[in-house]
Amino acid sequence: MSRGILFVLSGPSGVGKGTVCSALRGNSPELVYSVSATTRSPRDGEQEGVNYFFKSREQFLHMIETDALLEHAEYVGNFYGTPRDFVEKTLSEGKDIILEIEVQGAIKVREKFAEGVFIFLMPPSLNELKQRIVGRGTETQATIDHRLSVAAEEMNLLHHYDYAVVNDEIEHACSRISAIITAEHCKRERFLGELFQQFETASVADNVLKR
Ligand SMILES: Nc1nc2c(ncn2[C@@H]2O[C@H](COP(=O)(O)OP(=O)(O)O)[C@@H](O)[C@H]2O)c(=O)[nH]1
Ligand SMILES: Nc1ncnc2c1ncn2[C@@H]1O[C@H](COP(=O)(O)OP(=O)(O)O)[C@@H](O)[C@H]1O
Repeated sequence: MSRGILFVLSGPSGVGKGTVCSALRGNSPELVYSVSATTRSPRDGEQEGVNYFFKSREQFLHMIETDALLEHAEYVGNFYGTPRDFVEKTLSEGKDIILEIEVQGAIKVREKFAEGVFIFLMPPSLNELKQRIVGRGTETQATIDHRLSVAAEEMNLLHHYDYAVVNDEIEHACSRISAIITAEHCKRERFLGELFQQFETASVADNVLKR
């Protein structure tokens, strides 16, 4: 069985990663979602094991020490990290998985999974990004300012990614991401190698499949 594909959706806070991921669940039910661990306090309505695994600082540090995290990052005063075993297990079962994580963590994942597909979600404008963070109403003024200054730095890291998707309308962003998922599958179709061999164009196939 061939391994699943690792997708990483990243981008500045407030750009709509969570919203787009929720919408994608409807469009792409076969995609598995990684649930992160965090030391951040739960927001109203957030559930343990659904939105995050909520951890104390000590518990989180223990996860780092025991190598239980694929990557972790400190973001605006809290730790966030991706549980390693779940990602490995999902991929080895041939299923695709998507991580919704901030930019530093995504760059660390890229070092370990060069074959992963990295998607940067962009706001239509800086002003719209600000409106979305403020409009969500989950942050204090100081945290909003901090997140906006981090966002400006994060935008400079776009070159680490395979794709940039503008989140103007949620449905448009979702269909662009679905198109990326489909395209990445077409590149890796298992039967292609065999088919090319039948046509005795194996060297051409190698070039296509390596891209
Ligand atoms: N590196 C890393 N970042 C994460 C992880 N989980 C969530 N994040 C990111 O941490 C940032 C803050 O998340 P959160 O406090 O839930 O706020 P929100 O995503 O802006 O609503 C966001 O950019 C998330 O994508 C993770 O496992 N690793
Ligand atoms: N395309 C969009 N158009 C308008 N508002 C959006 C769009 N995408 C997300 N939002 C809103 O922006 C805010 C931040 O979205 P969220 O998914 O929490 O961002 P992130 O997970 O990147 O921090 C939310 O209030 C959400 O409803």
